[in-house]
Amino acid sequence: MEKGSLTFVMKGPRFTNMKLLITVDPANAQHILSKNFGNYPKGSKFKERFEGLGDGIFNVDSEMWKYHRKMAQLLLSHPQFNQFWVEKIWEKIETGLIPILDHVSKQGLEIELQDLFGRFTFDTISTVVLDYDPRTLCFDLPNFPIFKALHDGEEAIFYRHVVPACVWKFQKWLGIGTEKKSREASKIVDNFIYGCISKKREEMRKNSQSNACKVGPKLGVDLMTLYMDEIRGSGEIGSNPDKFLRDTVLSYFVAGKETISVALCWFFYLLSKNPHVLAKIKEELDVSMAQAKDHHGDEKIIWDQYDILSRKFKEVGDKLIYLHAAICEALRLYPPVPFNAKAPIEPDTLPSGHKVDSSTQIIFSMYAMGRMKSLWGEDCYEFKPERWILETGKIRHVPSHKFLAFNSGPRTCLGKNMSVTIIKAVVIAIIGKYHIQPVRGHPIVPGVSLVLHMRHGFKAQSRLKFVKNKGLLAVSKGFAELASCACSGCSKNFVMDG
Ligand code: HEM
Repeated sequence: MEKGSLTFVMKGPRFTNMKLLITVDPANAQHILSKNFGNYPKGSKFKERFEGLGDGIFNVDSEMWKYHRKMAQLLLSHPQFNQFWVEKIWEKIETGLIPILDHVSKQGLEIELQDLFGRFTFDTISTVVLDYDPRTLCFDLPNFPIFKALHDGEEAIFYRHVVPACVWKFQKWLGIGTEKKSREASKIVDNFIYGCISKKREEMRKNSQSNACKVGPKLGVDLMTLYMDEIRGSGEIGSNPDKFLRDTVLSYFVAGKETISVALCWFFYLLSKNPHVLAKIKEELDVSMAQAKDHHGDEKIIWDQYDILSRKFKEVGDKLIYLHAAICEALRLYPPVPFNAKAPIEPDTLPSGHKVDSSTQIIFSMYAMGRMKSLWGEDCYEFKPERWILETGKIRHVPSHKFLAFNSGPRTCLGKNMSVTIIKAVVIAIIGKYHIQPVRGHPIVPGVSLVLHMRHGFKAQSRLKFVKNKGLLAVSKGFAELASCACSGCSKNFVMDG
C-alpha cells in the first residue's frame, strides 16, 4: 500500500452493496476526525454493530454524546478523583499483581501475562468506574464468567464488521453462531452491572441517612456515583435511568479493560526483545528515585516498598521522559485499537481525492499507519523510544492524526492520560524487581479483532532480579502480609519460603 496510494477502494459482493475505502493517509484522518467532524458521526451502522453498548458514549452522537463527554470531563477534573484512582491502582499493584509475580517467580512457574494483565485492568477499571473491586486476580487464574462474556461480545461485534449486515442479522434472527453467544454474554454482563448499580444505590441511601446525622463512611469518587448524583431528576437520560447507567458503565469497561492490558503485554514483549531500552528505562528510574530520596532525606526507597513508590509516584512518574517515550513507541507499533470505521452523512471528497458517500465504509488502519516509512522513517519497524524525544529532552509533539492510537479530534480518547499513568505505574513496579521473558517457542502474533490481542496469549516466565550485595530481593511487603490469595473466589493459603 505504501508504495502506491495511501488509500484504496474495495467493493463487496454485488448483492451486499458494500463499498470499503481503506486509508492510511493522515490528511484523510485529519479531515474525517477533525476538520469535517460533523459529517462523520458514529451513525446508524455503527450503532447497529455496537448495539450491546446501548446509549453509552461510544455509540451516540449529538446531544447525548455531548452530555457524556461533559460528565466524563467533570469527573476527570474532579480534585479528588485523580488521587482516588492513583491510590487504587497502587493498592491493586501491591495486593494483586505483585503477590502473583512473586509466587510464580519463586516457584519457577510460567504465567499467562495477557490473562494476568486483563484481570488487573478489569479490577482497576471496575474500582474506578463502580468503586467495586471484583478481585479477580488469583494465583490459579480461575475462570470468571464475565471475562468470557466480554470476549464473546467483542467477537460478535468484530464479526459484524467483516460480514455483510444481512448475514449477521439473519444469524441473529435464527439465534445461532456469534449472535447466540453474544446474547448469552449480554445476560452475564447485565447481571454484573445491574448488581453493582443496586449495591451502589443502597450505599447511597445509607450514606444520605447517615449524613443526616453527620456520621458514616464517605462514598467513593467513582464514575457511577458521579452519574447517579447528576442524573437524579435529570430529564436528559430517558425513562430508564438504570439502563442508561448500565450502558454508560459498560462503555467504560470496553474502553479501558482490554486496551490497557494489551498495551502492557506488547510493552513487556518489546522490552524483552530490546534489553537496551529496558536498561535505559531502569537508569532513568534510578536517577529519579535517587532525586526523590534526596528530597526526603531519611526515606530509603527500595523497589519493593510500594507504599513509598506510590507516594512518590506523582513526583517520579512525571519525570520519566524516556519511559513515556517508550510507551508511545509501543503504542505506535501495537495500537490496542488497530482500526476505526467511519461513514459520511453527506457526499464528500477526501483530501486524497476519493469521493465518498453514505454507502462508503471508511476504515483507518492504525496498525499500518504506525509502520509506514513515509510517516516514521526507514527505521519504522524498530522499537526506538528516542524518536519521541526532542534535543531539549522534552517529548516530541506528534499530531494525533498521524499517531492515531488514541483517536484524534473531538472524539479523542478520554482515558489517554489515565492509561499512560497506569502503564507507567505497572512498569515501575515490575521492572525493578522481575525479569520478564516470553516462554521460549511460544508464538507471539497479533490476533485479528477489535482489540490487538496476542492471538495465543503471552506465556512468560518471571524471575526475581538479583541485586548486588542484597542477593535476591525479598518477597514483597504486600505478599509477606498476604498469606492467602487476595481474589474473591478462592480461600487458598500460600505459605512461601523466604
Ligand atoms: C491504552 C489504552 C487506550 C487506548 C489505546 C484507547 C484508544 C481509544 C480510541 C482509539 C478511541 C476512539 C474509539 C472510537 O471512536 O470508536 C477511544 C475513545 C474513548 N476512550 Fe480510550 N483508549 C484507551 C484507554 C481508555 C481508558 C482507560 C478510558 C477510560 C476509563 C478510555 C475512555 C475512552 C472514551 C470514553 C472514549 C470515547 C470518546 C468519545 O467518543 O468521545 N480509554 N479510546
